Amino acid sequence: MTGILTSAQMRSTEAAAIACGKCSGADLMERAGQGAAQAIRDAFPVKHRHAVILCGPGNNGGDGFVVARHLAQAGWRVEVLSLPGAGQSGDAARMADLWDGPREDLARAAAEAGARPDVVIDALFGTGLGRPLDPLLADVQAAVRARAGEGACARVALDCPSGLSADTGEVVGGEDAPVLPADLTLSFHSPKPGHYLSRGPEICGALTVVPIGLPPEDVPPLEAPPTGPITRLVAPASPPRWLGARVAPGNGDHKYTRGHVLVLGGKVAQGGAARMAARAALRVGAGLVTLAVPPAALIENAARLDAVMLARCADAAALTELLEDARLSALCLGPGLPPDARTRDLVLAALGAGRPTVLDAGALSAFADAPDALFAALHPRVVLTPHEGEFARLFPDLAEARREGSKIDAVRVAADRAGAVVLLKGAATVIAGPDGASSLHAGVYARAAPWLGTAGAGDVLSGLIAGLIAGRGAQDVHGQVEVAAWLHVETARRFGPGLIAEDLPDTLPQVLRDHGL
Ligand SMILES: NC(=O)C1=CN([C@@H]2O[C@H](COP(=O)(O)OP(=O)(O)OC[C@H]3O[C@@H](n4cnc5c(N)ncnc54)[C@H](OP(=O)(O)O)[C@@H]3O)[C@@H](O)[C@H]2O)[C@@H](O)CC1
Ligand SMILES: [K+]
Repeated sequence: MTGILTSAQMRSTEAAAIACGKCSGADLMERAGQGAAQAIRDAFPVKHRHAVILCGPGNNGGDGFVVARHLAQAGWRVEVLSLPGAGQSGDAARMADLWDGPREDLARAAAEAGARPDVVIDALFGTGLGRPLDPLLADVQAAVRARAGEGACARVALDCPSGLSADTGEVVGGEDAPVLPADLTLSFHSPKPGHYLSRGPEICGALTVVPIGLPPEDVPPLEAPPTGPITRLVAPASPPRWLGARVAPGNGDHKYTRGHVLVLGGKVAQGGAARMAARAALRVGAGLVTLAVPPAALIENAARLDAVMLARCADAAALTELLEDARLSALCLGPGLPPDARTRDLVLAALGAGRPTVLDAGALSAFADAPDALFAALHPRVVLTPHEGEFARLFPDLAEARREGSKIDAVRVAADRAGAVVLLKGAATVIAGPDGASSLHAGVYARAAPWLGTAGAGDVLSGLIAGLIAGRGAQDVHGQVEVAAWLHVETARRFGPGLIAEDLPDTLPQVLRDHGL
């Protein structure tokens, strides 16, 4: 698993490597520019290409000058256009001095007609963008693109497209502020949150990580990093081993060691969501799954279930009685439950049992008026799986603050406040635990799964999580939630066009087999 570094974490990683004498800032810049030039040559493999490189005043601009030198050495025709009035300093100035090819003032050159480049490289601003892009810059970019011919040249961004916040994935200064979208973004050392969150994927185009010889991202560079914990990217290098350890039953396992999940079902004619969650829990590996429904819904569910068992549960007292069976090892409440007083009582009774529990949908919205009553009852083996609307109901202040901070920041604070694991759904799904750990599953770029935007997909995710935390998985709830998020997207991608939620549990065995289980 790799880490995703914020701008501040990237700076401290760089500073730590320089401080311990492993390399100099200029070494890092050289490796960044050289690696980017190679990645550009790999992406556009025809000989003697023509690149226009827009260089800004900071180290991102410095990288641009290194790219210029390496592309020129590889036989490319290269023009550097630098920002009006920008005089580089430090390492960037050294790299600018080493560039002995054509260099013009960006504003003047953009206004003049010239040969059409194949690639425009944005080295204006990276992780140091501190305020909205000057509107004049957007005009300059428009002029460069007019010269290049709309859509006829490829746009490559170094580290981060200028105007995009590398930390939040928002355009710095708001929706209407200027930003320079790219077709390919080359991120140095590690991905940054902004490449995955919010508008990041749309503005970055595609993402390639260019190593620059720094230590692995998941090893914090300082003993007590001043920049907070590093967010893990749920992108297993070896899915078979990772999945095998977390999903496959052991030789000595039987149905009870694999866990018994209790799913609370909805009223008559509202049982589909809970049935899908139950089926997902069983498919992903729970040894037994019982659906507990109001008495009036027994007949409907009996007619629809086989491997999933059925129990009667009129109210919270009945649930407490069911939970006297200590072999019920995990619970799932929410899919198909209305956000009402009965649901609130069921949730509080479930939480009182202290077992691994997933709360979703109605089980979350039932506490919209009294989130503190929910938080007071939660414990670290509870997983909340809100979508954005449910998150805003439970954490209205955090949803509001998202305008400044990132989705990761918001979910971290939410998990700390709730004292539980929180998974906030979306194309970029963020998971945070009460211990401060956070991870991001990015269903974007090559792992985009647009088919998941379908009724009931969230109910299936709840069931997957419940099934994965019911047995041995209870020892690492956060890790099992990561597996569930990954399998959810992987299964949607495996099924592809026409996916409906029922297909997810039934496609899961193929995904597990594909990965060697
Ligand atoms: N860290 C690492 O490990 C490595 C980092 N590397 C590279 O360094 C990049 C980060 O460099 P960086 O910190 O110099 O920031 P960068 O993005 O070039 O911009 C800063 C300059 O822009 C200015 N400025 C800011 N906003 C502005 C605005 N709206 N409009 C106008 N000006 C504005 C700001 O001026 P000031 O705010 O001080 O007025 C300052 O002069 C990183 O993305 C990567 O490419 C690699 O070389 C290798 C290893
Ligand atoms: K850039």
